Amino acid sequence: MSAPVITLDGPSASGKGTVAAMVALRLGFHYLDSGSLYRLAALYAVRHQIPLDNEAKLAMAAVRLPIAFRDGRVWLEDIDVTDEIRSEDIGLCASRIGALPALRSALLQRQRDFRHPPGLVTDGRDMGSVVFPDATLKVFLTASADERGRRRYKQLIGKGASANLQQIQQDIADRDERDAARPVAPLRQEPDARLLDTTRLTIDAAVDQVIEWYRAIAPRA
Ligand SMILES: Nc1ncnc2c1ncn2[C@@H]1O[C@H](COP(=O)(O)OP(=O)(O)O)[C@@H](O)[C@H]1O
Ligand SMILES: Nc1ccn([C@H]2C[C@H](O)[C@@H](COP(=O)(O)OP(=O)(O)O)O2)c(=O)n1
Repeated sequence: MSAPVITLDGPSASGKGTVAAMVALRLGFHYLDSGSLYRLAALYAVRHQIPLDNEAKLAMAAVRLPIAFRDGRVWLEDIDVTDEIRSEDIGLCASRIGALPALRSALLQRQRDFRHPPGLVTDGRDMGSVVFPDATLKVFLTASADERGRRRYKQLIGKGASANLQQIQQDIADRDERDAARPVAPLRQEPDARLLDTTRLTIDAAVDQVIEWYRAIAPRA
């Protein structure tokens, strides 16, 4: 039997990555931040001047993207790009190339390869709908657009980056709109995903809720 999978999909800055990583830690599961793969592919394209609409070339590059995840850091072509891939610019580029079906297909197996015992927690846009349709628990994690803008603003300021709240809210809105409007693997709550609105929830409360749902399905976890 395949290892269990918990998927957290949802819009930008809803807390998916934070909650997913903490759930993985509490359960002793592996963790995959699928957005980082799209961000890495986007950064690779920028660095190698591959136009963001050259689907065939981007897909070819994505199949053998020279990346590594080590000690909580992310590497592209042996360069530590952990902070670089988090910029709003790269997020926007990731969203643009994420609309290309061939690029998505190229990343599909790479994502599935993260499924190992004792289990996997993963976050993104289509983890429950496309990548792991047989996931044990599927969550759609969201928060109000204002709250998400404030969270991303605080996160960037906390890292020492310069940020403008209004600009960030606009970028997030644009990105969500593009991610939701694309014909392939759009961002949306699927009927089999449970809704978790964290607008007024602490991070710990959100983590507790996911674990409670999971334990109700897998009591021995
Ligand atoms: N429930 C919450 N309450 C307050 N802040 C949160 C909550 N969940 C996440 N955050 C914060 O919001 C920011 C964005 O979270 P992140 O996990 O990066 O979101 P996503 O992966 O959905 O883009 C982080 O700084 C995180 O600490
Ligand atoms: N499973 C995924 C994950 C990310 N993407 C695309 C669409 C997103 O706007 C970008 C960046 O994703 P990421 O999860 O890192 O972004 P946020 O942290 O939620 O702001 O990549 C995707 O299309 N499918």
